Formats: sequence, C-alpha cells, structure tokens
Amino acid sequence: MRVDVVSIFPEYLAPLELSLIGRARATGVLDVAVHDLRTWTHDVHRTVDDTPYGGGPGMVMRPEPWGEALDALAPPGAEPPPRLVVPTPVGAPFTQAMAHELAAESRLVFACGRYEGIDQRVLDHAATRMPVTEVSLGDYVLFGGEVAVLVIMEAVTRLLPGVLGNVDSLAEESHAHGLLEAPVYTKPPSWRGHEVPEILRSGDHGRIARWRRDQALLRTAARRPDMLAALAPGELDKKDVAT
Ligand SMILES: N#Cc1c(-c2ccc3ccn(Cc4ccc(CN5CCCCC5)cc4)c3c2)n[nH]c1N
Repeated sequence: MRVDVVSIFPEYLAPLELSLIGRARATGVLDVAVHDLRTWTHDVHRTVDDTPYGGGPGMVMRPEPWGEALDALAPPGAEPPPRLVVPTPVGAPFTQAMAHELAAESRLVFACGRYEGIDQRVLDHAATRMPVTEVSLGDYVLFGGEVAVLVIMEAVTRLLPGVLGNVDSLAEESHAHGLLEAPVYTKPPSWRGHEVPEILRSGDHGRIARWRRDQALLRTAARRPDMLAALAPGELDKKDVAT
C-alpha cells in the first residue's frame, strides 16, 4: 500500500517511522511519504490560510496549495486513483469496518487540515476524479487532522497482510464479534493481593471460553449498551441469557 500524507506540520507524522508501522515500511508492505503543504505555495510567506468568506472565527486553508498538492500526488488520469481521506470534525465516524475498507485500497492520500478546515472546493474538486472519504475520530475537537491520520494509519496497518504476527488476535478482536473483549491477565498468579481468576488457570478451555463470553457481555452491557443493541438477532444465544 502506498500512502501520501500532506500536512503543514509534517514532523507530527514522525511516529509513522516507529514500531510496527516502521517495520511494515521496512519490509515493503507499506510505502509512506509525508509532504509539507507549503511545498505548493509560491509567495514569500508560504501562505496556506486566509479569512473565511461569510465571517466567523479563525482562518480557512486556501484551495490553491491543496489543489497543486493533489495534482502532484494524484495526477489526473492516474489509474487507479487514490482514495483521498480527509480527517474532519464533520466526517463519518471512523470504525473498524472503515479501517478494513481503507486497508483494501492500493493507494491512500491523507489531507491534514488545520485552522477551521480546508476550503470545501478542494474536496469538491477532488471528488470529480477520486473517491473522497471525510472521517472523524469522534465527538471531540482536535487542532487538526494529523493525530487522526496516526490513529487511522495504525488501525489500517494492523490489517495489512504480514504485519501482525498473530492473526488470531485479529480474528478475536471485539469489534469483529460485536462485543468488548474480556479482561486479560498474565503472570504472576497473585500480585499485590489481586488474584488471577481461577477459571483462567483451570486448563478447562470450554469453561474459559464461557467465562470470557460472560465477561465480554457484562462489560459491553455496562460500557457500550449501543453495541449490545446492535448485535444481530441470534448473536446472543440462549446460554447467554441464562440466569
Ligand atoms: N478527525 C478528526 C477530528 C477533528 C479535526 C480534524 C481535522 C481538522 C482540521 C482543523 N481542525 C480544527 C477544527 C476544530 C473545530 C472546528 C469546528 N469549528 C469550531 C469553531 C466554530 C466553527 C466550527 C473546525 C476545525 C480539525 C479537527 N476534530 N475532532 C475530530 N474527531
């Protein structure tokens, strides 16, 4: 997968060189390039923003540098065109399902906005020649899109072939089964007066699976009743609701 990221703070994306993403890059699974939007400015002050039409707080990112950046990174006629991913407070919620969709793409271009956002015409023009996805991490307000790109890139990279050694963990992930995961434990068996639940040390895999399912249901009911309500009919088998 080829990924281009455009930002006025390219150094914010330095973590993309670390850990599993760094290894995915080193092994060729992932090819990432980070670009400074100011590369595509031509004035002495390298201006990327201006006041909003219609008034309102803050500044808006000018369309011209973005237009030239996207022309350079996604030349008209390039096949297949990349998917343009734009983190924004007004985007669709980023979910594990969306992470899977993005992981299936061969090319992604991330546009990191700042200030009050990017002139809408940039997205409208891009949409005439490539798929555009406006995405939000959640209902809270960030300074810009860079942190969102780090989150999205981590969620997507985990799904790429060969990145996660233990593919079982992908299959077991809560958002794959619609429930939150059960609590996890490791050695020592007793720590500061806290014991590992005996069931997990019993070796009885059937009872352990039952216990984990029960814990997942309890957690989900307590913390994410929306996920419980969204479970497909039949996902909760009779044993789950036994008293
Ligand atoms: N993903 C994601 C995000 C972002 C995100 C993503 C990208 C950018 C680019 C710029 N900002 C800053 C910003 C902050 C608030 C507002 C809204 N205005 C506030 C003042 C009155 C008018 C409306 C706009 C722009 C961004 C924030 N925030 N939260 C997420 N989950």
